[in-house]
Amino acid sequence: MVVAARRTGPIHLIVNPASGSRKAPEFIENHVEPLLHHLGLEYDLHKTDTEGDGSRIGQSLQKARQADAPSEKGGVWTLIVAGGDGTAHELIEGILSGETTHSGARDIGRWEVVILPLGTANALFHSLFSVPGKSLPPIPSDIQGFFDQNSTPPEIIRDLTSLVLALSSTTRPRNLPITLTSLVGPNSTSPPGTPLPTPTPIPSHIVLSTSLHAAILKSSEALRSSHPGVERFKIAAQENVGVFFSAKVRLAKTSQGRLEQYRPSARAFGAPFTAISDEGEVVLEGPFAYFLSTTTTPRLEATFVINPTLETILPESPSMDIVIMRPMRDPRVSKAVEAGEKAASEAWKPRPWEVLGQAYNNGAHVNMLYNDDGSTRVAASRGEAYDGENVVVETFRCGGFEWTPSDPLHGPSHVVCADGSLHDIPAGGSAKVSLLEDIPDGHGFYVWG
Ligand SMILES: Nc1ncnc2c1ncn2[C@@H]1O[C@H](COP(=O)(O)OP(=O)(O)OP(=O)(O)O)[C@@H](O)[C@H]1O
Repeated sequence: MVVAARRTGPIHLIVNPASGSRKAPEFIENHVEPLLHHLGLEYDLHKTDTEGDGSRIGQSLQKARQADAPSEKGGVWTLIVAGGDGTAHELIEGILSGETTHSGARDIGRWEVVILPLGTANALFHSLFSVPGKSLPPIPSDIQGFFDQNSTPPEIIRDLTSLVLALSSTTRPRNLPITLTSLVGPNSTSPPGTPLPTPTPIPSHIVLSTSLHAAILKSSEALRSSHPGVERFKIAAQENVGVFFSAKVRLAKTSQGRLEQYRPSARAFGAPFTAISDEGEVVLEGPFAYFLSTTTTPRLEATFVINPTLETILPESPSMDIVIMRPMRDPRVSKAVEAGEKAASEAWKPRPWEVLGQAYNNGAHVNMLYNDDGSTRVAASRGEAYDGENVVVETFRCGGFEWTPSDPLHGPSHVVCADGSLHDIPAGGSAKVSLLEDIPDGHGFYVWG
């Protein structure tokens, strides 16, 4: 018989009343607080009052933690997030803001996150619990007793899975690697000998993207007042689907020295085969059409599996998987480009739809190969003789990257999306992206799932 173990560290319940379909307060009141009371657990309740308020709460929690006695400071702080991915993003941002991000020791403590699917996309929740064939864990008898007593519907129990895991403590939470993005200006603007100011890194835990994904969000924001409904995303997608984003990318190894590329025919990672080696560095030359990295979330929605390799080949240590489309790899585009850039863009336009459509097919896009005539096929799982240069999507597993736009005048190539928040790289500068690793063992962020 499984019995729920009692958690020892502080529990903080953070509610965003504006997330998703605005059901978070009701869900907390009806299901989360009664369960915590039933188990005799104490907790602090925080409500976000305005847009961006999660960051304030994160900062205040970190301050409270720093003020605590050393024994408390080093323990586990549990965050129950009753909101969407954006609420968790703001909390993490707040916790990492200020001196903690830049202090040598990065004495941030250990944060264990419980995710409730109360937002709109709920990418982290679906990545943890919407995986086909993944069975849900056994429920401890005292929690099951609570569910029986309250006739809790199965769909509510499913939504509470992360919390049940945290309260059971029969498993361990997963590492939630944090991506840090620094936007740096061109070196040439600093007077010789002046150290460059350290830019404040932007943390993200769901997605860090450039190119089409970031450009669609940027354009849709501009359309918000004229098109308040979801159709603005469609318009923004049409505007950007033929755009080529010129940049040079340097990929970085993980702290374990890994930098690999996914091979569809092997269904495994191996040595990079489409990147060029430049003085020992692995470099990708643009133009790019799509560029998106994630560390923990293969799914950006329940069935949109943009980074399936995070599900099929579990990372052994903190790393990021990057999914890339470069239009010049498309035989139709490389042929059309002879007739000019516009012809190349027109030839490319149908491709992102085809590829991203396959992301809804359990992430089959990462196994797509080009035929010589520009048509595509999905690589057979075994025995496909050739997968060298003809992958439609390039998938890398690495420790980070540097994205340097090649044309300082092309605004869309300078847009970076960190968990939905948009940032612009200064003209002539670059985005340096790495993982938060400079922290004591066991510190950092973990998620129950
Ligand atoms: N009291 C509030 N009033 C208005 N906005 C709020 C309030 N509290 C938080 N917010 C804002 O709500 C926004 C949406 O939150 P969140 O991202 O968690 O939900 P979502 O967008 O519905 O879900 P997801 O990110 O999973 O798609 C955030 O930008 C946050 O700053």
